[in-house]
Amino acid sequence: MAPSTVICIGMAGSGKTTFMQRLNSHLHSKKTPPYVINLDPAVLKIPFGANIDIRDSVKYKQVIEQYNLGPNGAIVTSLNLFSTKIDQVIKLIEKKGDSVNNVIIDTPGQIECFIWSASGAIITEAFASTFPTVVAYIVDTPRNTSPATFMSNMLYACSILYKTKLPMIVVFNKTDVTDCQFAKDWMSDFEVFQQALKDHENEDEGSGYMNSLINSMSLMLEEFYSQLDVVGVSSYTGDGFDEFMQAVDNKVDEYNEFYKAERERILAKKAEDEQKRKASSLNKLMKDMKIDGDTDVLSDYEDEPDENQGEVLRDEDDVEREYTFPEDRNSEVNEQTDADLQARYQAAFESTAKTASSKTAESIAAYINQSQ
Ligand SMILES: Nc1nc2c(ncn2[C@@H]2O[C@H](COP(=O)(O)OP(=O)(O)OP(=O)(O)O)[C@@H](O)[C@H]2O)c(=O)[nH]1
Repeated sequence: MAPSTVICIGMAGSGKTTFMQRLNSHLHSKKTPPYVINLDPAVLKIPFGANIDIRDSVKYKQVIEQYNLGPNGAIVTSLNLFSTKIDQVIKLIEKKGDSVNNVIIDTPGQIECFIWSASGAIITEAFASTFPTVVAYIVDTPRNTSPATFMSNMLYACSILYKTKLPMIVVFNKTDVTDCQFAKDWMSDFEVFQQALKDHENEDEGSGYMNSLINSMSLMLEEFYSQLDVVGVSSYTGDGFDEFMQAVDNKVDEYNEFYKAERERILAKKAEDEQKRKASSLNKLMKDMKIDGDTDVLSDYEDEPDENQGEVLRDEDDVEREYTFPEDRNSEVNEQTDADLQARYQAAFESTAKTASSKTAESIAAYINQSQ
């Protein structure tokens, strides 16, 4: 059975790393140790043993110096460098077979560096197309007790769901400090949230316009909430982690039932678009090279198969080599004047160039056609 993958995403300071540490020890205590991956290149220390750590292959400080980058640019560049190795990472996990049930991944606190970067998408896609993958969106509960802050955070979560197209669990962390029941109520009952908005009106100093905007958005979010599993945990005390793993199981079922088919549809569509794009650029290429559209280059190619399959032919051992020595050549041409020689050379060059270019065009087109 393929291991489920949990990608932990959350704002800086929401407690992702501490959550990962607790989840790791929770799974160890259940005798199902996870495969742990750290994708935060800028973290100084991680309080858990990582099986794969981006910092082993990419040195964040060197990236800053070498490419003359700021902190966020260096995170994106480090992820870019790491993403070139993602196939190896996936193979390593696949090799583990049934000995691993869960893969857990920590990501940089600068969410946009991961979610809105090409490499973040490549890494996420690599996992999601190989294993059932779930996003755990970590929220700092005590810092989200105001309705406006809460709503901003949920809109962010919504955009992540939209971008990753993966099942999501919203994890209200730090419940040892603030119980997350208020958030669950806001998410399950629109009127309770409206009431909270009114109560906080003065506190948030919201304008009439802002409140009416928040009102409309909260209606939209109702639909978003219906897609989510919501869990409260304390990474300090370990509260709520059984419930979290239960939510992961639910989401894995959901992934297998709906998201997998949707992903496969998207991938098939991408492959089809790519095929069309290649065909149209091939047409363009052929037009540019002035090859007749009706020329069936591929069948020309097939008619004359390369029996040697691209292998470089070597002379048989007993074949005698024939050389044309400079003296012989000189004897053939020494009656020619320099000007005459130049003219013949020019003519020969032009005729070869002509045949070469149309032949080359055909073989390039045939090659592209074949590789499609
Ligand atoms: N009380 C309490 N504090 C927590 C909990 N989880 C994390 N913290 C604290 O929250 C702060 C941030 O935690 P981190 O785990 O470093 O957060 P992070 O999201 O990984 O931070 P970045 O790496 O900067 O993105 C630390 O001071 C933690 O000790 C929790 O469950 N309860």
